[in-house]
Amino acid sequence: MIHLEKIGKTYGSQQALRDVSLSIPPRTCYGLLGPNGAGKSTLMKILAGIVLDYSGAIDVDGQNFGKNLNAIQQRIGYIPQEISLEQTLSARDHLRFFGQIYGLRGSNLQKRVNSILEMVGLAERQKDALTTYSGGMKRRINIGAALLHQPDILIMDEPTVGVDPQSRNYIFDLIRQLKSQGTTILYSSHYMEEIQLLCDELALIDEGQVIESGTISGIRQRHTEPSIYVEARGLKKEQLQSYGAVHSRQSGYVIETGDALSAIQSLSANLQKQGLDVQRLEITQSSLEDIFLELTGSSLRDTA
Ligand SMILES: Nc1ncnc2c1ncn2[C@@H]1O[C@H](COP(=O)(O)OP(=O)(O)OP(=O)(O)O)[C@@H](O)[C@H]1O
Repeated sequence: MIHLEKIGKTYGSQQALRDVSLSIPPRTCYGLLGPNGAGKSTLMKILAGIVLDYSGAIDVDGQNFGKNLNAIQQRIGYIPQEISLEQTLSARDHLRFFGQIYGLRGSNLQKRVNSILEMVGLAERQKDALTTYSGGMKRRINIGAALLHQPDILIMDEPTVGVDPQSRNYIFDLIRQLKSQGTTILYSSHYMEEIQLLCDELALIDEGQVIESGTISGIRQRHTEPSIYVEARGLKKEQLQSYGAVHSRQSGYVIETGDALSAIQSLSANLQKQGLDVQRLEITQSSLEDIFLELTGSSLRDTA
């Protein structure tokens, strides 16, 4: 278990993190979801042992992070947002070079390099120079380099930025595989869909603060009442107002209602009686994006 207690960090007068407290359970994928500039990278750099001047306390499996930094760092693999590769080398030589930095030698080094090349799906291209690789392939090698020393904690800072769909799927499969092998993964993104797909728990971060945390279903339960979405040809807003507050959305309406189940039953019967052609009628819940907007007043992504 990783515990962060009131972590704060300033860059000059810029407060990048304030009072961030989180508990990251072992063998889970934990998401940090927030817009650009929220403080996700800073938090990850602190946990990777790169940013050292912060306030607050961290412990990893009961060990004080600051006092046991060298030992804990050996358990951590960190994949920065920026891809950093020695481009003139082949993928194999690049991994060998990084393996040596991690202290791997001889047959152990060969074995780890082979296994990583298989894991990231680039064994066939291992002899090609990295300059010939696509952005997604470079990202996969970058991830592989962080796995050479078999870390049980993996920190991934927006690993799918600039990545093609095929490589993105490789990365997602790799994350699932590592998690099933017991790795704890900290994953940052400003894409709600990725966090929903991969993460067991998450923290919503905005302006350096954790504004919510927990499981996706727990967060949804705390912040939204189920509502009804209905789409029917010729249906007017006024016909729905007896069920609750009605808002237009896409080609239909969302009805906020206290008891969605009984309301949907009664609405279904009513629409049928009126002979309306119903295209969609379902119970819905707010997305993480809606909740983020509700809590912060701003959106997760630039709307440009
Ligand atoms: N080295 C630095 N010097 C000064 N300010 C910094 C530095 N690094 C980050 N910041 C500032 O700290 C705040 C948090 O930045 P951070 O990179 O941690 O956010 P982020 O959520 O990871 O965003 P992004 O997705 O854009 O990387 C921002 O206001 C950023 O401008």
